Amino acid sequence: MESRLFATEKFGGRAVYRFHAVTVFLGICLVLYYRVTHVPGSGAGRAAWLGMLAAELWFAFYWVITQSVRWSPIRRRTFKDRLAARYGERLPCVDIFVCTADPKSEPPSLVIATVLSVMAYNYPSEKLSVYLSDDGGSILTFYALWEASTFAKHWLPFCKRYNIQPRSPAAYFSESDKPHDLHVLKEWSFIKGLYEEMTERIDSAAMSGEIPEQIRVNHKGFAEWNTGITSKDHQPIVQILIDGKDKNAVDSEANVLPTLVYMAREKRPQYPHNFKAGAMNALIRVSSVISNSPIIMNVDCDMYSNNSDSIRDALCFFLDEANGHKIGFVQYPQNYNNMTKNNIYGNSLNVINQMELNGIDSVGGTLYIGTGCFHRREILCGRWFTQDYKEDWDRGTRGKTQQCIDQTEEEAKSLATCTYEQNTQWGNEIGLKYGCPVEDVITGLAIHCRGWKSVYINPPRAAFIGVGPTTLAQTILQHKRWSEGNFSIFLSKYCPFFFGHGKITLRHQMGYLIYGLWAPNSLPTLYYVIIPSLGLLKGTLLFPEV
Ligand SMILES: O=c1ccn([C@@H]2O[C@H](COP(=O)(O)OP(=O)(O)O[C@H]3O[C@H](CO)[C@@H](O)[C@H](O)[C@H]3O)[C@@H](O)[C@H]2O)c(=O)[nH]1
Ligand SMILES: [Mn+2]
Repeated sequence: MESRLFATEKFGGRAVYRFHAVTVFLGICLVLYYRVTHVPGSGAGRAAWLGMLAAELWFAFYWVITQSVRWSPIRRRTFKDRLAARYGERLPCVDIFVCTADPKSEPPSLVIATVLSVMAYNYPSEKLSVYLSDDGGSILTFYALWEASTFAKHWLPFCKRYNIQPRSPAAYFSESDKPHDLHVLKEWSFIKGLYEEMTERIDSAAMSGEIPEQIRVNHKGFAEWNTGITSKDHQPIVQILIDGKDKNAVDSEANVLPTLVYMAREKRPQYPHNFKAGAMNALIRVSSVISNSPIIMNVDCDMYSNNSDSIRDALCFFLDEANGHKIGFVQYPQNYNNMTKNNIYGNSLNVINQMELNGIDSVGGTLYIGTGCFHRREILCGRWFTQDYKEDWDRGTRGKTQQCIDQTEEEAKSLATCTYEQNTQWGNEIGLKYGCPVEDVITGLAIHCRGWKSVYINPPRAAFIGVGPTTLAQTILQHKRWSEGNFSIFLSKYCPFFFGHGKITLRHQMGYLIYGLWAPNSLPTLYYVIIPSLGLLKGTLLFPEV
């Protein structure tokens, strides 16, 4: 009985699209033909004309590149019922990494809403471990997480009993209507009350910037901040707030809770911290001595889980008997909830999310876009693909020699120091790559070049919802970072054409190039919008008269 865990479907209307593309191609040829055969005689008009020709050649080239992914987009569908039938609850352990960097721009109360949403996945709690990396090294964030560890005892059973969506309490209470059933309403109001009180305490602590002494005595972790540390200069901090292996760590209905860990890697002014990539690499190591799960998922702190089945969806790929062993990572799109339908800067990324990522999936694998992504731990640690590779799915379930929690924390801290990576391959061959503003894309490219495939999944109910840029200033900053980052990959030794040569297909290289050449694309665009208008003023015509 052959039954695959996922299916791959072609987009409908391919033939129509291809016909359209052919007509566009003919149009491009005609434009270029006209340009070449109508070059004006010497004079001012000639230079402008040749410039137009150069711009049009570039646009033609760029258009051809985009066809690599637009030609054959695909959609992936998963069969979670088959996964359930085949594996039941015998599923692999999963580690979830949440990254935050600054309690001012990323308020702790929102960070923990994300944390709670991923703790509440429809997945066996004893197999889940959630790690929060705090690059702000802030007692406020730690305090918020401690509050979350307590609130989770009520939130998780509530989510599971009523099977609610989404499971970020902030998002849920802001969009859900009061339940009608009186009994449910009572519980709903109780949880809502707890949540609001907690958020108030966290927000007022964030306002005052201090944690009252009567709270500090509740957990030994607060003592880490006794010595007046700053966000840029502090010792490594690892605090296991909930130890999933502890039989007493249970929710209000005596179910086990997911493991919950706070980490602030060591920061010293004289050592580069490598931003998010540095945080992710520290998380990979710290988690290896605590849960060491074979699958790692990571999200930005402003992206809550909106779909409680995302882990199971992702596992349908990894656990598929026929093709799962080739898949290195599973990428979900970045969706935002703060966009208007006609966002003038196109920040809802519709073309990327609904077309390009589907297209590049069909030619070797979607890019790693930094958040909402499931990886095999082994591939993040530099492993090459081999046909006979067998994943160790039991990894992380065999409890280590019953080490006490303090010992584990000490061991984990020693892996999160500034000096740990010196003279190692971390940031290069191992872990996420350093030195690039889009650490995610370059890391994904390296993974593809090591022989792995990746898949893109965009389920009807969005898996993750975050906060995207909306103003012009934010948009420019975001585009600058992405276009500059991808262009610097193009100019580096990781240029998809050279680095990927012989390792990934030509069409896959072209897919990467769409983003690599996004920045230089601006120059011919500027030329094309400015010069013809100036020409009009001077009476130089650059387009045929109608
Ligand atoms: O030193 C740092 C800097 C950032 N972050 C975290 O990294 C994430 C992304 O940073 P952000 O400033 O929000 O950058 P964006 O431009 O919004 O990020 C987008 O682009 C990045 C680069 O492509 C990807 O890594 C992100 O996942 C993607 O959301 C956030 O959770 C931050 O808290 C850290 O942990 N440490
Ligand atoms: Mn962001």
